[in-house]
Amino acid sequence: MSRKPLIAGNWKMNLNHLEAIATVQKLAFALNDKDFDRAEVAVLPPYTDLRSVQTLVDGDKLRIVYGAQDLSQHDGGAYTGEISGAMLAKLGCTFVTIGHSERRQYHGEDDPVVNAKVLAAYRHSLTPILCVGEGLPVRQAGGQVAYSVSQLDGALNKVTAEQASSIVLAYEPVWAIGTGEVATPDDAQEVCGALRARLAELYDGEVAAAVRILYGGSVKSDNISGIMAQPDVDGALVGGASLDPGEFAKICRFSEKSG
Ligand SMILES: O=C[C@H](O)COP(=O)(O)O
Repeated sequence: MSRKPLIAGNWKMNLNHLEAIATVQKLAFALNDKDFDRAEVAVLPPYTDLRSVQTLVDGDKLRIVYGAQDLSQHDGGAYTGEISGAMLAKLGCTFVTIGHSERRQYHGEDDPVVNAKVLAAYRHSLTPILCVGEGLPVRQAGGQVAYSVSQLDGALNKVTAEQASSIVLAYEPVWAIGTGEVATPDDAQEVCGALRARLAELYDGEVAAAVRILYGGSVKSDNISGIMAQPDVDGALVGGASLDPGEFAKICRFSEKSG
């Protein structure tokens, strides 16, 4: 089964709504958006930018899709400061990142919370980009596969095979995020391959073959091609480099560079 590559830019807490408009316009121009078909290209702006991005994408009929960086596990009610899946769906979001290591680390999100958010995303027809990945001590102890697979297990409780077949996974070793320490292509393949094998055990080979698995952690235009050449890596979740539309467009053209 062929999986269309996905390159997603996680802007994190950067770019206000005016900067978001300028960035998406520049990205669309740099990609030659109307003709670009090598990969699905997504941006994941802060919540406050989403309406502006939606207006631009709809108005100019861009192929770029967009999503949010998080959502509430609840569907509505007295949850001050939270944003529901229904609100994101109404804004035309395709994706929502769930379980990013920065949410786990700074907001105490554990596997049950991540699982509840995955289920909330499916209730509102959003596609989760589920992030897993080990910190440096786990990597140094050689536990990266077991750790990442265990986060996957924790996130997929009560997720059906039909739902799971549409999920996007992102393997993001914490030690490689924002540090310039990119994992080697073999490092990325080791864990991405293990995640796919686990999907086959939890569900079946068809589900495992359908799921796109991204690598994230200091991805740049000069290291993307080696990562994308790995059989179980289907794209990238890009942080810092996604804030520069020219550089991000180059990352999205990985296959032209490697091919
Ligand atoms: O979600 C993206 C990752 O945290 C990677 O961030 P980075 O590309 O800045 O290392």
